[in-house]
Amino acid sequence: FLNKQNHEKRSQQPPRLGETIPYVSNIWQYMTNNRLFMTRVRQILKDTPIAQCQLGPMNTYLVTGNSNVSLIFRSSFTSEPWILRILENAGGYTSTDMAHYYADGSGATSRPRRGPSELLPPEKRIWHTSHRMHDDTLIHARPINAFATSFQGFFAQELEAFPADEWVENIQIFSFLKSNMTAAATRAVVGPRIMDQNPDFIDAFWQYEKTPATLAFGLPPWINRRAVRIRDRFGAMCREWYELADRDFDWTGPDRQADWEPNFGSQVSKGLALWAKSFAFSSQSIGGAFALLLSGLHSNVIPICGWVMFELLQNPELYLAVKEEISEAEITNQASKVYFDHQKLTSLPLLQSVFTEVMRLHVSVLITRTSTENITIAGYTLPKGSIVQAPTEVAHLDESTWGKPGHPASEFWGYRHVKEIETTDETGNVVNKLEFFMSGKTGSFFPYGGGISICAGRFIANAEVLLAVSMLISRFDIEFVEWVKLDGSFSERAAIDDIRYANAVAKPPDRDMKVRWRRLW
Ligand code: HEM
Repeated sequence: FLNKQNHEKRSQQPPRLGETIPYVSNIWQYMTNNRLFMTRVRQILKDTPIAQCQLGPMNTYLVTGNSNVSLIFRSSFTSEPWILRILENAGGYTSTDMAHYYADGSGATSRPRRGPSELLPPEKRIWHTSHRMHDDTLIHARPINAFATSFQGFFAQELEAFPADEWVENIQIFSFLKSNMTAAATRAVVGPRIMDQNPDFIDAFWQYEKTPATLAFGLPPWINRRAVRIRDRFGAMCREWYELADRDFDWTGPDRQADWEPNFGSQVSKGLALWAKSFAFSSQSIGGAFALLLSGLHSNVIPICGWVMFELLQNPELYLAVKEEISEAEITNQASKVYFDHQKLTSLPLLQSVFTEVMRLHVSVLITRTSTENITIAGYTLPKGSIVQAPTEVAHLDESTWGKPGHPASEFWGYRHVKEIETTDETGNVVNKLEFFMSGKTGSFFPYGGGISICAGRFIANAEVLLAVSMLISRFDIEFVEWVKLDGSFSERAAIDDIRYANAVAKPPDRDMKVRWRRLW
C-alpha cells in the first residue's frame, strides 16, 4: 500500500501557486509587489514543502524545509544558467566572451563534470578558474585582512570629516552609509581612481544597483531599456577606469603583490583583471565584471549595515550592551590610533546575534538552481532540468524554527541567537556570559546561499558590516531624532523593507532615520 502511495506521489505534481492571468500575474506581482507575492508563497509553503509556480515563461518549484533546501546545495544542482543570465543581462558581457561560458560544461569543481568539455585543460575551464580566483582573492585570510585594514583606514577618513566634540544635526543614517561606505569600500577594493575620474560615481552606482536583479530575472533587456541605459552608463565608468588602470600598471613590478596600491587597489581587483585577461575578455566585459563586483560589494552590505544601526538606535539598552561588547575588539597601535580587530568582532556573541537577526529579517532572495539529473524532493520526482527555488523569506521567518515566547519570528529580537552560560573567569569566579549559537540550521538560514555557489564575498561582507557598525557606535554619540522619507521629509512611521526590490538579496529600508551626532575621537 505504501509503495503504491509513493508511486502515486511520484507521478503527481506538487500543488501550484494560482494565477489570475496565466504566465503574467505571478511574474508581475513578483516584480511590482514582492511583499504580497512572498506572502502568498509563505502561505502555500505552510501546507506543503514543495509547490509549483509559473514565473513568466519559467515553471519553477519552490521548496522549503531544512533537508529540502540542503538538497539543492548538493552537486545534483547547478546555478550556472542563473549566473549566465546575470553576466549577460546585468553585466552586459559581449556575446564573444559569453561564448566561453556556454562552451564549457565542465562546471566549477576541481573534478570536471562528465561530458564534451571534461578534457579541457584546467586553465581553459572558465567556471572552475573563476571559482579559484574567488577563493584566492575573496576567501583566503590575506585578502580579507587586507580589506579590513584598508576599509577601516578609508572609512575613518570619512568619519573624521566631522568635527570632534561638536553636535552635527540632520544626519540621515542610511543616506550617510550609502555615500560614505560606498566611497570607503570602493577605494579599498579598486583604489581611488575610479571615483577621481567620475565625480558622480556614487550616484551612478546607486542608480545601477537596482538594475542587476531586474535585468537578470525580470523583463528582458530589449523591453527594459531604462535599466539597460543605467547599466551601460555605470559599465562604461568601470570600463574606462579599467583601461587606464591596466595601461598604467606594471604587471611584472612589485605592486603586483601589494595588498593595496593606488592604481588597481586590492588583490581582489587585480585577481579579477588578470583572470579576465587570461580569457582575452574585451574591456566591455571586464567593465561589466567590475560593475558586478562593485554591486556584490555594496548593494547588500550597506542596507544590512543600515538596518543594524536602525535596530540598535531604537533600542538604547541593546545599543549600550553592544557598545560595551565591541570595546573588547579595540586595539591601540604604535601610532596610538585605535582600530578594530575584525576577527575578534566576528566572535562577539551579541554583535553576531544582532547581525544574524538583521540578515534573517532583511535578506530576501530566491536561491535558484537547475537540477542536473532526475531528483526526488519531498516525495515528488522532478525531471532533469527542473528549476528549483528556495525562498530565504520562508525559511527565515519560520515560526517553529525561530519563534520564542514573546518574540515571534517576524520581529527583530537582538538576543535571539545567544544563550547565557555559566563559566569561570581567570580568578576562578563563576560568571555568566553570552554565547552565540546557530548550529544545524543550514536549510533554515542561508542569506549567503549554499553549496559551491555560496557567496564568495561573505567574509569580506561580515568584516565590513561589523567594522562599519563598530566604528560608528564607538566613535560617535548618536541621538535618534525622527523617521524621514528617503527625500528627507518627515515620516509618520518607521522604516520597512522597500517594496521595489524583488529578489535583490538584502532589502533596503524605505525610510531613513534622522539622527544628530557628535564625534568623540
Ligand atoms: C551581506 C552581504 C551579502 C549577501 C547577503 C550576499 C548574498 C549572496 C547570495 C545569496 C549569493 C548567491 C549564492 C547562491 O546562489 O548560493 C551571492 C553570490 C556571490 N556574492 Fe554575495 N552577498 C553579500 C556580499 C558580497 C560581497 C561583499 C561580495 C564581494 C566582495 C560578494 C560577492 C559574491 C560573488 C562573487 C558571488 C557569486 C559566487 C559564485 O557563484 O561562485 N557578495 N551573494
